[in-house]
Amino acid sequence: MKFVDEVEIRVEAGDGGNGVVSFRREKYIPKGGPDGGDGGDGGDVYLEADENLNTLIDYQFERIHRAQRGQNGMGKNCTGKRGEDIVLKVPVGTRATDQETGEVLGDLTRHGLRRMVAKGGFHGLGNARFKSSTNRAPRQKTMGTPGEIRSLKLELMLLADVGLLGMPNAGKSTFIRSVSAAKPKVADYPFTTLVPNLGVVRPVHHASFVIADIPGLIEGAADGAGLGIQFLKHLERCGLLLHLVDLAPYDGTDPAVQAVTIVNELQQYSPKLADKPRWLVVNKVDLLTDEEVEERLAEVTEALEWEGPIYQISALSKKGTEQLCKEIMTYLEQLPKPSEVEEEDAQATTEFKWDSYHQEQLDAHDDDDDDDDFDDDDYDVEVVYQK
Ligand SMILES: Nc1nc2c(ncn2[C@@H]2O[C@H](COP(=O)(O)OP(=O)(O)OP(=O)(O)O)[C@@H](O)[C@H]2O)c(=O)[nH]1
Repeated sequence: MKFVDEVEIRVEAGDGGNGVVSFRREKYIPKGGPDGGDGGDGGDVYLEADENLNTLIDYQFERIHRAQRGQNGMGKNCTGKRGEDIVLKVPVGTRATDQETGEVLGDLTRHGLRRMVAKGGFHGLGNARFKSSTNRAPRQKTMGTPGEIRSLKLELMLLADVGLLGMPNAGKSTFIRSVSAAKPKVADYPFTTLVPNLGVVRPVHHASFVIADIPGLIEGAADGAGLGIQFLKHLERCGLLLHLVDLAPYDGTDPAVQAVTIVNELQQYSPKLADKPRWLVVNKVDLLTDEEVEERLAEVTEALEWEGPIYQISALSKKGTEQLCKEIMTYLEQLPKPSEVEEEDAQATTEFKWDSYHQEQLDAHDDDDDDDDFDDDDYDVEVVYQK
């Protein structure tokens, strides 16, 4: 299974600076020798894995990245300054592929790992270099070479941080749409047309989380379709569930009954998921008066014997959604990082290559040598269906 956060960017390394032709001209030295300096090399473009990032979303807004050109050489044998490199930070787990050749330029599998993706141009030579016994006043120089330019595809496989639970029509799609800053691509689902709804939510500038809906997938699981189970497994690693309850069902069904049904289903299909921290989010409050909201909410909480956090929102009008997402972000940020819960996850990692891939990333933090031994096969995630 792949949840792919994918962007295309263009990287342009800096051109090399040109060499120059210059001759020493000083009082009393009428025929000074050549003193044209070399240019500086162009800056390179690097990608660097950063564990503080979890999506590629920023690159959807800024697509062209240019490193600085090398400075031209100068007289008096002065070499031009090297162009500055640029380092583009990407989340750990990002793969960079050259769009034209299909060549994988780097798998950024570990925090701090750096890969050059566009090499700066080489500097041109100044005429001082061409001086020889036969040519004392050379007029040659060379130009700097152009920096590499590449179109890159950056791909990141995502784990959902938040699972969204709710009856059909509860407003899950509307909610994800209204809070998402980006929609990751969901690819490679064999045997099924069910596609989970996914969104990247960025409630504050510096942080984001991935939200995924669950319901059709539970139906899939009930039918024995692989995806349902597979997806539930995937979600078992999420940090939080939101239970979205439609407080004003258009068909007049009872929100309390609906809420209980979903929780029962959840317990039936994935006890592990049912044990996850869960928040109750009542939706469509725009359709009701405050009194009606209070009344129906009381019925829901009573039926669920609910004592956890409760949020009232309107996914459609976005009332309450911003606050909710900020609190989710705060909540997720204080959760232990995956490496701290390795023990608990040990079982899941035996079943999915995706998980072993992540595990490998975590393990890799411990060893110090470079990562050239990274095995490509572990990146391409394949679904391993349970029988
Ligand atoms: N008035 C109002 N309508 C809403 C709100 N949220 C969702 N809706 C409407 O409720 C209907 C169902 O919303 P969806 O987002 O499709 O619900 P869903 O949970 O994704 O449904 P499934 O795809 O069937 O699982 C749509 O007509 C939405 O416009 C809300 O906050 N207020």
